[in-house]
Order: sequence, then C-alpha cells, then structure tokens
Amino acid sequence: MHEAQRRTKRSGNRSAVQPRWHNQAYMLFLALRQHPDRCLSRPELIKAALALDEKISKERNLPRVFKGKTPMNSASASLTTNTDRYFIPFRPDGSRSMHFKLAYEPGNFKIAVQEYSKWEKKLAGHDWPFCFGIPKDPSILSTTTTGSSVNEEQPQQLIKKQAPPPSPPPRITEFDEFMMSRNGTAFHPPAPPSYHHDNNENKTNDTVTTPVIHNNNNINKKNLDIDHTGEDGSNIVAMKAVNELEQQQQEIKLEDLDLSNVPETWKDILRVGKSTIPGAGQGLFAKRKLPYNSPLGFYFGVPMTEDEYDSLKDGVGRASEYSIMYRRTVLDATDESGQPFTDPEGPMFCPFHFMNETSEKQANILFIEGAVVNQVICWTKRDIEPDEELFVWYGRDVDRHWTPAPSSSSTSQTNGINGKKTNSTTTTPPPSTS
Ligand SMILES: C[S@@+](CC[C@H](N)C(=O)[O-])C[C@H]1O[C@@H](n2cnc3c(N)ncnc32)[C@H](O)[C@@H]1O
Repeated sequence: MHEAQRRTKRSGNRSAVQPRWHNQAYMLFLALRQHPDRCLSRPELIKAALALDEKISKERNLPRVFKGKTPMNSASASLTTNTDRYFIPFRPDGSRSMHFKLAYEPGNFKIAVQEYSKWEKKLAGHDWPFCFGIPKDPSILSTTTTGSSVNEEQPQQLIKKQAPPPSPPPRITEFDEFMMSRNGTAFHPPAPPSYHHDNNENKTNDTVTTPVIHNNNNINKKNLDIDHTGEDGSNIVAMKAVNELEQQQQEIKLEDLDLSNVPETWKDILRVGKSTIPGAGQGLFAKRKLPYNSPLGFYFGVPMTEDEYDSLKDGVGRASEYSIMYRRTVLDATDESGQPFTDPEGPMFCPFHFMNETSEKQANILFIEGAVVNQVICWTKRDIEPDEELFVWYGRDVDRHWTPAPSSSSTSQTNGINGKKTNSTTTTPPPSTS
C-alpha cells in the first residue's frame, strides 16, 4: 500500500535530457486524453500510443519510450500494471476487449468537487457506522485490537470474538461500479489478506475507502518515484489498519451497534482553530473522541499532471503549501490565486487542508492512497481525544520553512519553500494535451 505524501522534491536519477513526461505511462495517458471520448479499447489505445511515440520522437529528437522488438507488448504491459493509476479498465456490454478510460479529468475543478462530495457522503454512510457505532452488547467484544491504542474501558471499535456470517452485500451503486472497475487491474497482489486487492474485475468493493495495496514484487520499481515506507514502517502500519477495518466490517453486524451517535459530516467530528504550534497558523482539532483506525475524510485537490501544475500553479500564492501527490498526479488544493479555500460553508472547504505536520512517529493521522487516483484518505493512527490537534507527517523531501519535529526523517530537507518540488529533470514542455 502506498501512503500519499505532500508534494515533494524529486531526487530521482532520471537522465538530464529525459523530460519528466517522456515515459510509457504518460504516452498512453496522452494518447487517451487526445481522444475525444477519453476512452479506447486496449488495441486502439496501444496503437494510438505507439503512433504518438513515433511522432514525438521524430519531432523532438527523443528516443522511443516503447522500445524493443515488441513495443506493442511494452505498451500493453504498461497499461496492465497501471502504476500511476491513470486508467480505469472496464469491459463494455457485449465487447470482447477491455477498454480504458482516464481515471480523472485533469484540472477539472467541478468534477473534482463532485467526486469529493460523493466520497464524503459514502464514507459517512458506509464506513462511519462501523467506526463510531458502539456495540450494544459489550460481551461480544474481544480485546484483540492488535496494535491498537484503544482504551479498553471504552466500548469502541473492538472486534467481535466470533465472526457472524457475512451480511448481504449492499446495493451496487454507480460509485461501486466505478470502484470495481478501478480495482480491476492485474496489478494487485495475490497476498496478503482480503481488503481490496482482488484481481477480479467483477468483485465489489462496498466501501469508499478502498486503499491500494501493492505487492512490491509486482511493481516495476523503476516507475516508483517515492519510497513510501516511512521511518517507522508506516506502510505496514497503514496496511494493518486497513485490514483491521475491513475485518471489522465483515465481522460486525450493523444491527448489533448503537448508531445513535454516529457523525454525519466532518463538522460533527472536526473543527479548525488556532494551532497549538506557535506560528503555525490554523490547525485541525477533534471535536469528539476519534477512534483508532478510522477514515475521517479525504484531502481535496484538483488532480493534474505535474507539468500542468507547474505551468498553472507553481509559485502562485500558497499553492505549493497545500498541494499533495498521488503517485505522479498532483492534487492542487487552492483557488486560482493559490490561496486555500477558507469558507467553511463553501462546497469544497476541506478541513484536512488545515492539518499541520509533526514527525512520522508522533503523527496521529496517516495519508493513505485510496483506489481512485486522486483519493487521499486521512486515517487515524490511534485514538484521538476530544480537543486534541490532528497531525500528519507530510512525507520525505518536503521543503519545509519551519523546524520539523524531532525524529522526522526529513530534517535535512529544508530550503525555505513549502512543499515545492525541485525537478531533477529538464523542463521541456510536454506535448499539447488539448
Ligand atoms: C497544509 S498547511 C496547514 C495549515 C496551515 N497551518 C494554515 O494555517 O493554513 C501547511 C502549512 O502549515 C504550516 N505548518 C504545518 N506544520 C507546521 C509545523 N509543524 N510548524 C510550523 N508550521 C507548520 C506551514 O506554514 C505550512 O506551509
């Protein structure tokens, strides 16, 4: 599984002449994006990407990205691994071939807001009852909350001793179908256990918080830019947290829970206020106890490629302080002038934008990649008490203008600019995407 990270400085070893966008995944992305329907069958998409590769290599005197005797196979493999999560595979009714559509509409604010609000509703309706519901019968609880910091006097979020038969799957919504197709890549590992790493395109995920779990053996390591394992092994922490939540959702029946105090919106559980860190500005606080291992919401951002971000937002206002990366996709979290959205009644006010940073060990929140390309889930790492400030670790290589908390692994990375990425690649503009 990957943790999402704040936008980072790249320290990759790419060639000095290799433009950042010049790679197989981006060529396929571009080919799909140039198609008016933003959707193509596998053979059509491969053909279009190879043609584009040829054209670009001639025009710009660059080597082909799809190399070797069988460039079609390279393109096909790149599509299947879908490392950057650019594509959603699906099979239209009656079609024999897999089709691909773009996982997100780059730079489209309206669609990003619509998606965000759908996820929030689904999170509150589906996941929160399991996180915040209190078992009516305490005897069904076990104390086997592995690795949890749950206070055992509080009857919260504990796992049942005996698993009941699984409850019937919920009605499949349009969003579920989207999630199913999103998870249909052959990229997911055969192990470890259950949560959301099926290879089966027809399998349902009934939760919005469907994190991506990777088996590194299946990943083309060269395509990964960031080592997502943190200083305290938080990849493992994150995977364990997700697995535990899924286990609960399978083992606990909603009718066994008192749901009278389940929150409905983020406003029931969070508030923005002056940070406890002097000079840090605003911060995010718990309004009530937030149980360990709960997805609290999503970090809003408009998804776009790094080059688009650089041309639109680099150096604009405070954009770099709030942007975040999902693989190679940047989530831009600010308005046109690079300022955060501060109207709590606004359609996309995101409380998580106000979350400050501490060291990875001290953080009580994790950023976890959801299955959808721009979905960054804010997940509790432990119980959080009422009025406690929420902190996350922004990630490696973030440019910090503040003194990082001790034991952060990024203490040597400050250069006075927040979250601003430094390229080690050339700034050759990518081909037009219109
Ligand atoms: C995503 S914003 C967090 C919300 C911000 N505090 C605000 O008032 O809008 C990131 C910015 O918060 C501040 N910040 C975050 N963590 C901090 C810390 N540990 N110490 C000082 N400032 C911090 C920095 O100015 C950083 O650029």
